[in-house]
Amino acid sequence: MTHVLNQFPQQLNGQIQVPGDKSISHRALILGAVANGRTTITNLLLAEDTRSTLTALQDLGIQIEQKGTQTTVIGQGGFTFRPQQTTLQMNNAGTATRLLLGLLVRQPQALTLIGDQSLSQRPMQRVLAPLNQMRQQVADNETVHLPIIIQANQQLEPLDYQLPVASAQVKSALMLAAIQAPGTSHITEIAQTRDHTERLLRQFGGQVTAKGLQHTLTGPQQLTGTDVIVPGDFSAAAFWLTAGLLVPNSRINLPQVGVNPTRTGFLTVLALMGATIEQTQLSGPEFSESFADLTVETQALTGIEVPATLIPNVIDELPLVALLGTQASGQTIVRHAAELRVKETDRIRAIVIELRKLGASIEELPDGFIVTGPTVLHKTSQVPLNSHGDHRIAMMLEIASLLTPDTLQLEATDAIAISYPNFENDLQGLIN
Ligand SMILES: O=C(O)C1=C[C@@H](OP(=O)(O)O)[C@@H](O)[C@H](O)C1
Ligand SMILES: C=C(OP(=O)(O)O)C(=O)O
Repeated sequence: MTHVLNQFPQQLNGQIQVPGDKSISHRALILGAVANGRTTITNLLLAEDTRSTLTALQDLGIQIEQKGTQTTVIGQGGFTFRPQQTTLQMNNAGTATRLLLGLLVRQPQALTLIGDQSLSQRPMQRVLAPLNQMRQQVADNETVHLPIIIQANQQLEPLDYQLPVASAQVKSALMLAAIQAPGTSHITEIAQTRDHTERLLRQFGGQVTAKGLQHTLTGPQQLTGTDVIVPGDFSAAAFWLTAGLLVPNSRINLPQVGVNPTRTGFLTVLALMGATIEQTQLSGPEFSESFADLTVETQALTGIEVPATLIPNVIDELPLVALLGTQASGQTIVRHAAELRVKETDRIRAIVIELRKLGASIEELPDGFIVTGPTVLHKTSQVPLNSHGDHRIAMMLEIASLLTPDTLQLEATDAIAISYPNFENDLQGLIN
């Protein structure tokens, strides 16, 4: 689908209830499936990526019911599935695929995971290699991408493993395997990544202890169904924080957004760039995560070098950091972010190619980019903008288009439905 982008608002005003957090939604469904009893999930993200998880679990024989904003997972009380399909279609969902590889490491029958063209190019060895240490060959030796045939297996050894990359998906996959293995596993990260799995595991009655970057889990564990309230997705809120900062005379309220500190590196980046975001913290025993109401107003920004230690906690927001850099004075530098090259697309390339079409001064680095601002964005080419099939690139470009009176075209906007199906309506609500 191609969108014509011709809105040049004088201001953005209003309130947006961003959709449920994608990372937490995948995890709540998966843990609910193997827990004992029912799990009720409020505000589950219903977008293409999380529907892939939901459908895969149904194909594995799990019953899931949807009523209004409540999703009920009827847990099977164990890790052995009775699949109705042995081929699971993961579409575009990287998180779901990596997590399921860990979850399905001990099934009595072989199962095949397949995905779309983008997912079929993403690295899976990072999960398969440590899983191979827990059992005999998870998949054929040659397998580094989807499709993956997970071979049948019932034996599992605990794991002692140091992750070579900062990846919450790999950490979580290994935790889902470790809770099935008799004995004690140690999983050590190289940097603190999002900790939603750890928090939710505890909420489901599981045990995981952390000492610095080392996580210890003793299996086998039994989980118990629970009620999960999914906060608004911080990564979705980040689009509106960016729009509110950059479009003149704006004020946007974002109620009930998840502000888990392992996710909000973007707030630190904004503070370093000179912006203040109002935050009203919400708390209560019903929340396993921190929630806050966020308010943003238009502000001037200064370029910064994003501290390397922040990168894992701002990884999905880096396309927005590039856009902010085009409007900030001075240089905005991102390094140590080579992981961006193995997301839904090579996000470094996509950011550079697409923002240059809007006149940005941006230089590609092997592991990031340097943007020099401020630049008045405008149409520099007859070649339409393109999302590269990546939801975060598509939405970043839609926000960029609000900054120019020129009429632009954006190709492959369907990708937005991967994480934020209501994005266009929410944007219209701020303009009208
Ligand atoms: O665990 C998760 O839910 C996610 C982890 C990150 O990926 P990596 O684990 O590959 O860094 C992130 O980019 C992705 O959007 C969601
Ligand atoms: C990288 C992302 O997701 P996934 O890895 O789950 O496809 C994302 O949502 O930005």
